[in-house]
Amino acid sequence: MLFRQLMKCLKQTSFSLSDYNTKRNFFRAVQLQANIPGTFVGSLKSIVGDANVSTADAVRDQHGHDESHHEVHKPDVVVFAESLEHVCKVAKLCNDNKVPLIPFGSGTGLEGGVNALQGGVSLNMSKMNQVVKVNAEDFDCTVQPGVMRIALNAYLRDTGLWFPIDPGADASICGMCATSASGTNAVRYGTMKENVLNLQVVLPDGRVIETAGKGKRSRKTSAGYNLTNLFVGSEGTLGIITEATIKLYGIPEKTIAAVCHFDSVQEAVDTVVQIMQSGISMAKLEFLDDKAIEAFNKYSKFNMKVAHSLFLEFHGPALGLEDQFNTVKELITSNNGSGLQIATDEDERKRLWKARHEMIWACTALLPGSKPYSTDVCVPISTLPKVIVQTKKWIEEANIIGPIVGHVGDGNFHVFFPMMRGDKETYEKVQDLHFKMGFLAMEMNGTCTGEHGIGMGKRKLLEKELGPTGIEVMKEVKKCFDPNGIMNPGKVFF
Ligand SMILES: Cc1cc2c(cc1C)N(C[C@H](O)[C@H](O)[C@H](O)COP(=O)(O)OP(=O)(O)OC[C@H]1O[C@@H](n3cnc4c(N)ncnc43)[C@H](O)[C@@H]1O)c1[nH]c(=O)[nH]c(=O)c1N2
Ligand SMILES: O=C(O)C(=O)Cc1ccccc1
Ligand SMILES: [Mn+2]
Repeated sequence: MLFRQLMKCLKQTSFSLSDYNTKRNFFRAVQLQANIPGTFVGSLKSIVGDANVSTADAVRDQHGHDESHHEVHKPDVVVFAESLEHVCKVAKLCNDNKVPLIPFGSGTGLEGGVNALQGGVSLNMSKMNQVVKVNAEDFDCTVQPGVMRIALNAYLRDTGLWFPIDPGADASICGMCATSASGTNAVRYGTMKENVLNLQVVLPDGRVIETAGKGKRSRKTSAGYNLTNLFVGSEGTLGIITEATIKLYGIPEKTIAAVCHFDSVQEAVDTVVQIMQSGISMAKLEFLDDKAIEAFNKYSKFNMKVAHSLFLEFHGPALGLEDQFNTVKELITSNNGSGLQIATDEDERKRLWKARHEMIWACTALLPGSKPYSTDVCVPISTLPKVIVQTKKWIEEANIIGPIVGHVGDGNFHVFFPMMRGDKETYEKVQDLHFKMGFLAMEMNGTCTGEHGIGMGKRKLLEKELGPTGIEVMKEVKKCFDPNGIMNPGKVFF
């Protein structure tokens, strides 16, 4: 496999500077051990026990992909860690033997983050699943890497607190740290970047650090470099996150959810800009275009008007919440929005958001057997109407399936392209659109990824976004933490 890739690189006759870097780094990466010897597997077993090491095809296969369309790349072996000591020893063993090491949270990523591009060890963190401590009076808690978002909120329920960052999928909290996840509630509560206070991290050589200092969990710090936010979004390329201390919030006293519809994309997104510019603190502000609503109705058995729509939610003390809602209502009306419907009943609200979170499956169902290819641009809010309107035009011109959904309150949206593996013609069209969207977002001073990360799918776009010096500096940072390049090789950069 590696040989075939190498020959493909060599056969290309012309290439740009970034291609040159790709090839240069490819040569460096080849020096990592690909197919690991039996003695190495034996050493892994002596660290974590026989039952926690698997070379079975089905297990390797399950760890060689996430929920995206990206090609499956199996690791050579899967290791289940049960303790910090396991993680330290496995990391050191991989580092000493120059074997790739890929942390595995729950595999819900959308950019091929866990795919083992060069084989090696997939380190599954799901058995380290304890809530270490809840400091209810300080609104924070510390969790092990295998703690899942929904389980954490169930655990917290009696305290009246919750962790609101919600990517829709039931992901591991540390996987969410690693991708800097966000989702529907970010417009009110921020992303993982704003909600992590400290991380315990195992470095490839087996050393352990706490990014904010041992046991620290203050709301503010100006003590030295921000190592915490270096690891948030690092996608398993710098070290293994073994504990996260995160912020919690009081469960809101009152919640109002609503939907409304528009005849044009422009009017819907203009409304979003005006709501955000009016300073109203929205908890959720989501856009679904007509094609997304069609998929939504069909998959989740709703009967919503097929039109460009906004889904909204307000959180707060009962006092004042209705005033905010009324101001938003006026903005909707002044932009020709219609059919405003409120869901105050909890069951109805839950049904609405569950269906919104299942949009990825609703869109997949448009082309049975397909895998999702999703885009994820994020732009300054004032430029959002221009970017969404242009994107919709491109999708129509390309004549392909591409529903649009977005966390538009943050200027973030996705086009979902259902892809059949092996359908080259659609793949090329989709890639072209993906690049066009990424470039347009950058031109508007935005980014190619608001929340899904770079993984293996957006490496080229990252080069454009940061420029050669930016990439060079990021690679130097990586080298400082991971001099042998064992941590999730081939992700974020080529
Ligand atoms: C239906 C649906 C809907 C959405 C999404 C997915 C799906 C399936 N996502 C994407 C996804 O939920 C998000 O990327 C999660 O943060 C991934 O968490 P996992 O635990 O699954 O990490 P997963 O196992 O997929 O790993 C992701 C990356 O993190 C690394 N990693 C995992 N655990 C680590 C650890 N302990 N230490 C170091 N590195 C680690 C991996 O190596 C990999 O590079 C999303 N996201 C979003 O932000 N907003 C959204 O709206 C959605 N929506
Ligand atoms: O639902 C979301 O917000 C996601 O991030 C996943 C996704 C991506 C692309 C289209 C539909 C859903
Ligand atoms: Mn999203």
